[in-house]
Amino acid sequence: MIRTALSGEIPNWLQGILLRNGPGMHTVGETRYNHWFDGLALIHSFTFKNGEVYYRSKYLRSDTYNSNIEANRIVVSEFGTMAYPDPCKNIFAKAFCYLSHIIPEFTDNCLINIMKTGDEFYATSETNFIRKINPQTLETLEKVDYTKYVAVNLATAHPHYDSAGNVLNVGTSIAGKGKTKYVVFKIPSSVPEGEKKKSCLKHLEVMCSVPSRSLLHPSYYHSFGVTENYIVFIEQPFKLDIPKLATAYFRGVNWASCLSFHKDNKTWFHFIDKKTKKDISTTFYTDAMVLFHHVNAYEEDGQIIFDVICYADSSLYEMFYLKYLNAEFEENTKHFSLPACKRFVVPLQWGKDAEIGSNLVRLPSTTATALKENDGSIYCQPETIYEGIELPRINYDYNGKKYRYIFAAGVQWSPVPTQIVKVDVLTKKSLTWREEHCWPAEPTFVPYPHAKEEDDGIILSSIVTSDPRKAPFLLILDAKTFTEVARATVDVELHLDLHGMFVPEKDLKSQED
Ligand SMILES: CC1=C(/C=C/C(C)=C/C=C/C(C)=C/C=O)C(C)(C)CCC1
Ligand SMILES: [Fe+2]
Repeated sequence: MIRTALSGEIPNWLQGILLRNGPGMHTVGETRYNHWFDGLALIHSFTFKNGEVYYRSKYLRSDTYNSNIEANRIVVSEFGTMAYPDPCKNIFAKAFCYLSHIIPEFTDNCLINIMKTGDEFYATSETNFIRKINPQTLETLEKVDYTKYVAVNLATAHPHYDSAGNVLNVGTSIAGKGKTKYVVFKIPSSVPEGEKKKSCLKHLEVMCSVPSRSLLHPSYYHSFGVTENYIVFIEQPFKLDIPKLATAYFRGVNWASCLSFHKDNKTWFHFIDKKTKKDISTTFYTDAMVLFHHVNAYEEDGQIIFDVICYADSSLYEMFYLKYLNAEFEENTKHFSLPACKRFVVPLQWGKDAEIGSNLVRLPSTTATALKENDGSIYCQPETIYEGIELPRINYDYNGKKYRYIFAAGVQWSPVPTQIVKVDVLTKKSLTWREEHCWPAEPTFVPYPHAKEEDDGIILSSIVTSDPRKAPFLLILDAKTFTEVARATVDVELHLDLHGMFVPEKDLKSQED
């Protein structure tokens, strides 16, 4: 653990650990991954203790990491790189691999996010594996296979938490018992009293499921939304092709090539009632689009409002191939579609006499529409809230509730963020932080101890620098004004990461027992 050099003052109340996850190593021996999302997971932490900040990082010692290091080459397939383990070196063995893995064995290189279940912390990705970590030492602990507890082959790295700390997540169950479905499940935050080996995962419960519109082409999704009474799940026309996935080893192609965007299809919205556990029967849809991150969702006046970061196509995944991320990356990635934060407003009830073609949205503050169609379905068109933001975060106390502020990374014509942006979704006004040669990570909001207003708090973001003469640092901004509170400069190289969470000191206590 290294102590950082401070400028400004770290607020006294700020005690805890900022845990971050992301790809860290892209070459093993002579072999190199093709895609940025393939990199071996590197966990980082910034520990805030009595006005000081300490930095630590450790590679996740996943089975994938260990096998690669032992073989001194990449032997486990990742999103953009297909690799063959030793027994599968020749073509016959490849056929064997294919036949024995209809749904192939996926990686446990959990590089996307950190999840908290009860007192336990996990590194997560989108496969069926998660890896427990010690949040203080960053040591890698057990490998957990979701399929032991719930029949899902994939699950998001963006779970939600309710106010009691219960986890809500969605996973895809592929062709199980002849059906493909999206499964919503809950991991309770505590286990029954007296249980010896406490594991919240053991008490995982399936809440409900939504059948996929297609058995062999379920939608890909990276996150979902929640409101007070509903789960917002979007079935987008960016789909996984299961026959392709099952034959990928055999054909020598990567998982990414098994995903495709169907621009002539629709994007279907599902709203699952948490009480009845049923999807609303009305068909709600919009035009073809691609999204990864939900920002927030809430209910107002019988309508569901949800904000998402959308793309016109699936070129985001294309953009992160390492062949594009060289010195000419700005030129290379110019033509890829830009993210835009869009707001959809969906009415839940309307009178029988509502006219065909009429707009059912009754929210004066929006230009989003929901048109009633001949067949009773509702066609929704969004309002653009803000262009050029990704990695959105909010004050999580407002998750599922009416809210005003998005904190995000500002991206222009390149895959690397160059700004931190605060967007007021009501006025569309924004505040920006930027500095020369600085690439900020996803901004995390931490509320003040006695916060009254939504933006009463600070923003934490680790800043990677593109100029080797400028050291990387952790930046603390006042969330209301976006003025700098402090920075903690780190004397080692930092990596651009993906997601993470701030864990207040009080939530770490039991780790020490
Ligand atoms: C390994 C693997 C997958 C990995 C996906 C990853 C690693 C996605 C990362 C997405 C990110 C970081 C998006 C940011 O907006 C799939 C396709 C789920 C299924 C096949 C096996
Ligand atoms: Fe994400």
